[in-house]
Amino acid sequence: MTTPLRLGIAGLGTVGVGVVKIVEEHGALLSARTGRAIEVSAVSARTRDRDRGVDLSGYTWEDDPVALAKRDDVDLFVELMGGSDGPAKAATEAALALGKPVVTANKAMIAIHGQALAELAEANDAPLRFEAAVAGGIPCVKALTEGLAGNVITRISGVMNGTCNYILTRMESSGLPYAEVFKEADALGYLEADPTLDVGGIDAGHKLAILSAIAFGSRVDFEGVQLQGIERVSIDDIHRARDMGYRIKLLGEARRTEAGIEQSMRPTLVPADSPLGQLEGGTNMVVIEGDAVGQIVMRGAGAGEGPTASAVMADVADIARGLTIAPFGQPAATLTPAIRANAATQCAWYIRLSLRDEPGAMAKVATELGRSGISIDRMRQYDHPGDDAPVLIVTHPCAPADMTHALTGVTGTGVVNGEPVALQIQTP
Ligand SMILES: NC(=O)C1=CN([C@@H]2O[C@H](COP(=O)(O)OP(=O)(O)OC[C@H]3O[C@@H](n4cnc5c(N)ncnc54)[C@H](OP(=O)(O)O)[C@@H]3O)[C@@H](O)[C@H]2O)C=CC1
Ligand SMILES: N[C@@H](CCO)C(=O)O
Repeated sequence: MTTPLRLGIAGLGTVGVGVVKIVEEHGALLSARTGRAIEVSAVSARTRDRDRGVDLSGYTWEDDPVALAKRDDVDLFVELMGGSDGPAKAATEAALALGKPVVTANKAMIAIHGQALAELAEANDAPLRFEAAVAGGIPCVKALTEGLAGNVITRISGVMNGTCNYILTRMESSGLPYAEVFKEADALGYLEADPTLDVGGIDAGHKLAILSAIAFGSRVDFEGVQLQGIERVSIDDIHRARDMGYRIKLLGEARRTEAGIEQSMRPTLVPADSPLGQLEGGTNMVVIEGDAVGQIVMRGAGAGEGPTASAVMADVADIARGLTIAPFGQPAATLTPAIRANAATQCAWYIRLSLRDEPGAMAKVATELGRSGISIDRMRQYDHPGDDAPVLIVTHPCAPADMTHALTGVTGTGVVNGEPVALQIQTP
């Protein structure tokens, strides 16, 4: 008879409560699947007396998460507090230093301190797992580290922040501007405590950096992600993009190129009829491309109590089974420093500008694009009551640096009002 695996859970919010529920409700199932009983031994949060909708009276309470991680009756430390530093990191380090396995959903901590934590984990023979840190309930970390281990991964793309996808799809369906839909998302409780993590693309950038490290065998490089949030996406752009057959998504792309690794998280046009284009509301999608397997598409809930706890429990179950996999899929010492190859890939662009309606104005814009070697694929000018004509241009693929150069020239023609809006179109 094996001994039970005793969990110490720090953080009893949305995800922590979900984990407690699964352990309580699916004890027999988990034991049958892993060959070992899994039970909660001790818990920690900031406020002891809060009603969390689950009975915690059977578990030892610790005020201090570090003390919880060190307890003799805790075999596995489950970190569900959040925050890249502070108690989450301190308690994780304390557990790993004692050789205890750690499971966390903390994308910020793994994206920023992942390499150091992986080295600490491996030095102490302690598993460190973080399936829930990326795309909630979608098992994309396991897919990369296990199911696709025989592939050279060439590209990862996807929608990894449900809040942004909710805001963008809701803007389109309601016709409401960004500021209004942001308020709705806030009222619905979708936003992180610091909303810039969501709408600034930072949360999704953390997730992309984690997947990218596993996929390309490089050290996690969040600083190398080119980040642009959704705050400046206008309802006009959403409607105009739709007219041209696209939808705007906060899209993450990580590629292995000859020059190095390219990582970006930015509002991007995707074909409206593609799986990514059809992704509604708070759902996430992760697309992985490997040399042997081709393309894999995974879609599901990227957040919430059940989906995120489901991912946490997948890691707990692996540890109960005795499965050991290096945190990033290969020993931390073999992960290479990420060579950044940002803006290496050519792509087509959507440009929206407000043009003075006078002879030769369009020709001046086309000349500036041509001067930078950019060829126009499609162009449309909309009806307009006054002297300013709304114009949309879709270009053929070009280097991002050429587009930057062209936009400076276009702005300098004197026939464009304000700054042109330029968004990338996803490359097939
Ligand atoms: N919510 C989601 O859908 C997802 C969350 N995640 C990640 O999971 C983790 C947990 O998220 P979530 O459950 O939503 O967060 P919540 O804010 O709902 O809960 C956080 C919990 O941590 C406790 N806590 C916070 N600071 C401390 C501290 N200094 N000492 C002790 N306890 C502390 C809080 O205590 P108290 O309750 O007393 O305030 C609370 O119980 C985060 O890393 C998050 O990024 C990942 C994917 C999806
Ligand atoms: N804020 C995140 C939560 C899940 O990581 C999102 O909206 O996707």
